Amino acid sequence: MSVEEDTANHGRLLGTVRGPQDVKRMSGEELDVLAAEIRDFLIAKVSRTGGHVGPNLGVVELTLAMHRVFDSPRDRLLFDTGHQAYVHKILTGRQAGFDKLRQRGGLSGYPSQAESEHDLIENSHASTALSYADGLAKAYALRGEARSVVAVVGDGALTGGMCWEALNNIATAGNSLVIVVNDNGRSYSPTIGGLADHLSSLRLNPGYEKVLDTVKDALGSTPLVGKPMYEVLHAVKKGIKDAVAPQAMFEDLGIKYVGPVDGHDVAAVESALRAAKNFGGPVIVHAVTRKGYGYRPAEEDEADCLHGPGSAFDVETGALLAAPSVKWTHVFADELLAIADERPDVVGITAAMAEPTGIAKLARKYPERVYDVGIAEQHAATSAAGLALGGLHPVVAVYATFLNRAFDQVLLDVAMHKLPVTFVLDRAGITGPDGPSHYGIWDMSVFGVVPGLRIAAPRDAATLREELREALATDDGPTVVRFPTGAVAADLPALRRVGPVDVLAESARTDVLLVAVGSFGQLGMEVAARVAEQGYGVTVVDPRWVRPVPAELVELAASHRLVVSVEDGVRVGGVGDALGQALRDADVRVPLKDLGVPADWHPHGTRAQILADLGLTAQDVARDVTGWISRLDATPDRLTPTNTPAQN
Ligand SMILES: Cc1ncc(C[n+]2csc(CCOP(=O)(O)OP(=O)(O)O)c2C)c(N)n1
Ligand SMILES: CC(=O)[C@@H](O)[C@H](O)COP(=O)(O)O
Ligand SMILES: [Mg+2]
Repeated sequence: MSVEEDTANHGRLLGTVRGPQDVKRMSGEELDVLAAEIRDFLIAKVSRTGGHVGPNLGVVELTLAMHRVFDSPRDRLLFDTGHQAYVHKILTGRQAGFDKLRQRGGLSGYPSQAESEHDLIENSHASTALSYADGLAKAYALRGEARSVVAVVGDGALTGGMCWEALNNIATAGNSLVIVVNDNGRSYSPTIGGLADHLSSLRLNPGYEKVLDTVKDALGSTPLVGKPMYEVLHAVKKGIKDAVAPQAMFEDLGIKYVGPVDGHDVAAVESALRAAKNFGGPVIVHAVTRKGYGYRPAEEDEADCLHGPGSAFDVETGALLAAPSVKWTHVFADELLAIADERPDVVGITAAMAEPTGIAKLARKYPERVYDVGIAEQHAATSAAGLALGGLHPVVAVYATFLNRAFDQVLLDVAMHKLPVTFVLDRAGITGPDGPSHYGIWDMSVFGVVPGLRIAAPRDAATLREELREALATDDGPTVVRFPTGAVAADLPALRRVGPVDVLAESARTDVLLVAVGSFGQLGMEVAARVAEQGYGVTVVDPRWVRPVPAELVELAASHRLVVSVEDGVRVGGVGDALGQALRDADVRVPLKDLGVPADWHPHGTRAQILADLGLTAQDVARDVTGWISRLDATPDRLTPTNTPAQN
């Protein structure tokens, strides 16, 4: 079936859309038909691949209106977080790519400059679009380029601090800039905080616009006496705003507010966008939408409106087709609740992701002991410091990649004060479908340098439970417990424990010490078996607590001919790097080879595919280890340095 035939199957009009110009000339009726066809297309395609179906069903009309009012790519359309850019991709010639959405070599789940000149922001971290927009608008103003800048930001993303830093600057700069607040009242779950309340007060005050229309109608029958009448009307409008509709907050900031407008009414959104486009300064267009709009399983999904099913799902019910497995997240959630039952000082913090991180389980039993701070990881870290200063032991549960933005808070607000805060990093390492800005590969390097902070990398459910308890028993500084996405690894018992280090396998020969970090424990066992077939003996160890590097690793290394480390994190500054430094410091002159993820922007795909591409499979590592140890046999007197040249 050709792309055209396939697309046309989802609707005659959609098959005619090759670019934004094709929707500019459509009538209102055609747009309504096209919107329905786009919804049909999204549900059909994303139900096969998985992806952010809920958010994108909520922005169909919004995106149509944006592409009709503005001229992308001359005008720049920015999407905060970018998970809601599928409709934008459909309208900019990429319908054919949806069969391989979020798959290796296929369409990214986020904007991608490599895919299209219409795309700009590739980072999937929330709350950045307004800062990009501020900078872009300043650049166009300075270069004298008459180009519109439009940023779509969700109500969830708007709870991120960067948005308010940007709004402060946008107001001052006064450049022409359109901020479309896509207000569906939810992040995953209902959006929290004062801002959310403010937005809902605006949503619930459409009366403001109706009162204004009434006044306009009334005055309209009176012959206008020029400017004074306009002044009267404007004063009435101002009075109404201050009295009836509290959006004065934005206007007091110096940013014009337009709305609330029905985000599913293309004509209404177009009208608001045209007004904003021609205003000549920064304007907020407050669009009220519904996440999952037009698709009952999403609209009725109380958890997260089918925010982002990770794989194929049943179109009728929205239920994932893949059999559920016991995930690392579930093990964490259960053990945290068990600990919380025993320890009233343990509290939880989530950054708008209670369900995906497992904190929701604690919240259901102890709602008063869980804080959802919104998409605000920096605040989460320092608020946790406050909780710890108040005598509690907070558990901050976030995806590994999102803690990157709170480095300073972890370093100085938590660690410098030696506070008992535990950061639980889910989705650590290579995740897969969400691509490079979601890869949790930086934490063991970035947070490994924090004085007094200890990082645990459990290898299975048993060690996750154990190391979480050890973390919560640590009261003289911060701790981190990090584990990957997906199904939890099968329990891998230790033969013995040397300090914090678990010995998983050993042999009469001590040719190789293989340091298998975290979930790579099973990989280590498979490598040992393969290398043993070549006649070499491998001791496989799991450090459990990986930063700072346990001294016992250095002692173990001294009795082997070669040390190899393998980790699901960047090599530079990682566990292997740190171990090399420890060996040098102890003058233990045993060659070290450290394997890990090159510090780079790795493409999206499945976790297994990306790890294989990086040579992080049992077969590849076994081949490498055999090569190294046999080369040592050939040149016994040549001591190679304790680390390979950094390859990044
Ligand atoms: C810094 C950061 N933290 C957490 C996330 C995970 N995340 C992805 S989308 C989302 C919810 C976004 O809500 P909103 O901005 O309202 O967009 P909507 O999905 O409602 O369209 C979250 C928390 C993220 N992408 N970035
Ligand atoms: C956009 C975003 O940050 C999240 O929605 C992410 O896509 C979820 O990833 P998981 O599927 O691993 O929960
Ligand atoms: Mg939202």
